[in-house]
Amino acid sequence: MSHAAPEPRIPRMIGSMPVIDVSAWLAGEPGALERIAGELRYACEQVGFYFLTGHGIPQAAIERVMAAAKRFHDQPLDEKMKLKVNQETVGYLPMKGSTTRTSKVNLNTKPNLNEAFFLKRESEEEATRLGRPPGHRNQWPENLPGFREDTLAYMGMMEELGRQLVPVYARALGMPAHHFDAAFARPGMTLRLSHYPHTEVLEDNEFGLAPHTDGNFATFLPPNPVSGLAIRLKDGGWFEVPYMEGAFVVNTGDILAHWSNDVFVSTPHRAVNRSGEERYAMPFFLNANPQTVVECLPSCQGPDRPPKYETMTVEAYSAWFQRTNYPHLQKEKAA
Ligand SMILES: O=C(O)CCC(=O)C(=O)O
Ligand SMILES: [Fe+2]
Repeated sequence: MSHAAPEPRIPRMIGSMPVIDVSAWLAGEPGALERIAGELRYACEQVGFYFLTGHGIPQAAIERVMAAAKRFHDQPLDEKMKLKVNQETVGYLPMKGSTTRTSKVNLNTKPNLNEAFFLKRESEEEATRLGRPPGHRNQWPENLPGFREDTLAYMGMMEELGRQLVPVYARALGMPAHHFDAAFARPGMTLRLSHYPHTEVLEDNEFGLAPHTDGNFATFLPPNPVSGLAIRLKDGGWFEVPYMEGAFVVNTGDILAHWSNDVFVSTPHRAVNRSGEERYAMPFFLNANPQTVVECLPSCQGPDRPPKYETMTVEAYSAWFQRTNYPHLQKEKAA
């Protein structure tokens, strides 16, 4: 069988955002993989962002995690500080706790106006590796019943969805459908529960989250009724992402861009909250397993397109990315 890349297909568009319905692929319909891979190719080459529909994640599960984010951030600061972000960037990152210095499109000098709580894969193995009691890879709030169950259930569903979509990415890049499967058998994953207070007045070069690209493979943002996200299009203009009921906003991160030699673009984006309401966002960052070696795919290089990026592990890239953006990692390094 030939593994040529499918022809790019223009999907339905909402403004600058492609809409990709994956239900036929998830249901195993014949022909769905090639058709959807063609649409994904268009979306990832031209925009780097798309609306994902037909994903099968129940709205109720999303709402439970949204409620968990609100309940977490509604706690008093000293309660949240008990779970202060650690060397693995798991836990609570206070307001102005990060400055986005990896950005290629903006010289970000001011810390971000959001606070966030980070969770990663919970497993006995991870806890043992880190010398913690069973079930304590994450830092869990004490007084929020259901928080742990709801966030872990959601991460489990998102991990499964991510794994199901990886073959579509492989085909969209002209590789065999199962090319990435081993790297995602036990994927890296981070759930970020962010709170952006309403900010009427911003200083010059100040943001809720400054222009940046994501450092992982692909990011899944559940539908957010409170606007604030904007993406930087190829022509340099900023496009405010509208709300689409039931649709995730999905974007390419740097790891996928490196793998694909920038055939798939890791599009810069930023967030500000001028909605008049509190804003919460819950990106799920899917990544390949940390040990994966990311080397330019054969389908994305040629005599006129030599590999642009150094071959490196996911772990090495993530370590650089996080160290550059999070002062809590720089301080401990210096100590
Ligand atoms: O707040 C949003 O909608 C986007 C968040 C984001 O881009 C991120 O956390 O990397
Ligand atoms: Fe992002």
